[in-house]
Amino acid sequence: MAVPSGDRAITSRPASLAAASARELTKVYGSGQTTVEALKGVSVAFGKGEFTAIMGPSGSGKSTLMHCLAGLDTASSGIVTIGATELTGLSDKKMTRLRRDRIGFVFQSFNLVPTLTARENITLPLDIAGRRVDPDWFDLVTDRLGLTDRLRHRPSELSGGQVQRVACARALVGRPEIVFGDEPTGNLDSRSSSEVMSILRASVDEFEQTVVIVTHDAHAAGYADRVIFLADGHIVSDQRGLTPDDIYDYMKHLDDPQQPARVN
Ligand SMILES: Nc1ncnc2c1ncn2[C@@H]1O[C@H](COP(=O)(O)OP(=O)(O)OP(=O)(O)O)[C@@H](O)[C@H]1O
Repeated sequence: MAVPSGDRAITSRPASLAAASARELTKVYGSGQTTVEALKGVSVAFGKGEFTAIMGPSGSGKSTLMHCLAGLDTASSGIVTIGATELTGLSDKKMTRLRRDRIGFVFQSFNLVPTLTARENITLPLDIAGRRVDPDWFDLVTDRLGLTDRLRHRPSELSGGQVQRVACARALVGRPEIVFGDEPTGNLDSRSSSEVMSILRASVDEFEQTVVIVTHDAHAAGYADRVIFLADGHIVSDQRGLTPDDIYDYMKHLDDPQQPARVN
């Protein structure tokens, strides 16, 4: 398995090419004494065909940012776009259609359906949407994910890594504009975790997919082109070409500012 290297630095892309963006995003939970400001004015754009990892200490706002970007939660203020579509003000029906047709999800909480085979789970979102499954693309994705001989199995007959690969295939098979992953390697051992990250990497390199993940894992984040660090509801660092060691150091620095950071 290739070890991620830090030599994938690429230059910024024009905002007009953004697959998704947030502008001055704020999110406030609760009211009165229990108010929590989870996002305090976050602005960021994700270039098409780019792989971004969002990192930061627990409670820094990572999941909130991803959920707002993916139309799973609404921001308190600010603007979110997917492609040219502004999410603010979309009706529930339009939002559901946008999530279904234009976004792929690799979320721990979005489990596979236990009674369906791997194949049926992978095509389920397209089947629900009444969209045709492109057989060549299905074969390519499942072959690349090493699932060809597992397609008749039900989730209970698959390993944790295979389940997560099925979740990746399900996210990729509809060729969404953007794939969001919330801790896509969360419960996996290091081998399965590397497999899933290589696949997301390959989907960017080979299929020009745009991928944004939230992760606590510096090794996983080392597969990304770009790493965004959040702390206390703000973006505190946005860098390309980091190695897992750079990322690990910076995470230590965020947890304890006395620790020097090799990158800033
Ligand atoms: N539904 C909610 N109601 C109230 N507060 C919330 C809610 N969801 C998140 N928060 C608070 O918002 C802040 C940001 O939470 P968020 O889950 O985005 O952080 P995170 O960086 O993803 O954390 P973790 O790494 O632990 O998953 C935290 O203080 C959290 O307690």
